[in-house]
Amino acid sequence: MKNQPFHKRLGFALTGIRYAWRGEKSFRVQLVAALSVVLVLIWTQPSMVWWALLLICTGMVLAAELLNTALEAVVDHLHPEIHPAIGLAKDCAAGAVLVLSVTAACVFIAFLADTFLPA
Ligand SMILES: Nc1ncnc2c1ncn2[C@@H]1O[C@H](COP(=O)(O)OP(=O)(O)OP(=O)(O)O)[C@@H](O)[C@H]1O
Repeated sequence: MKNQPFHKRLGFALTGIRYAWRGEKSFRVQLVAALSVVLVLIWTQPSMVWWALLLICTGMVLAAELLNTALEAVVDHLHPEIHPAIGLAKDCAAGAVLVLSVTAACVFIAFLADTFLPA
């Protein structure tokens, strides 16, 4: 399965994104939030630095949620029973998503202040 052609690897990646979209409510919420951020960027036309900062933040949140989903799928398959180590692994992955989400929210607030508050 290694070194498949690009279009096949792209298909695998899109399958993962579809899986997260269907199975994870958090991912759906984060994707809608990311699209809303893009609409706000198109509306306000800020400097390229704000485009870069906000797109990096939203991309990081979505990527972290996909990794969280991947981890959950693996551990639930390998160890379906309750175990403290499984709970801890899931909590840490969820914590990573939370850290990036709070960071993204702070950057968005800074962007709103910079754009709409008088200098
Ligand atoms: N097998 C397990 N053993 C011990 N604790 C578990 C186990 N599965 C889940 N938990 C605990 O329940 C929490 C929620 O796990 P669950 O798999 O339902 O994730 P989720 O609600 O889909 O989270 P997310 O929104 O991050 O995807 C975990 O963070 C963990 O604390």
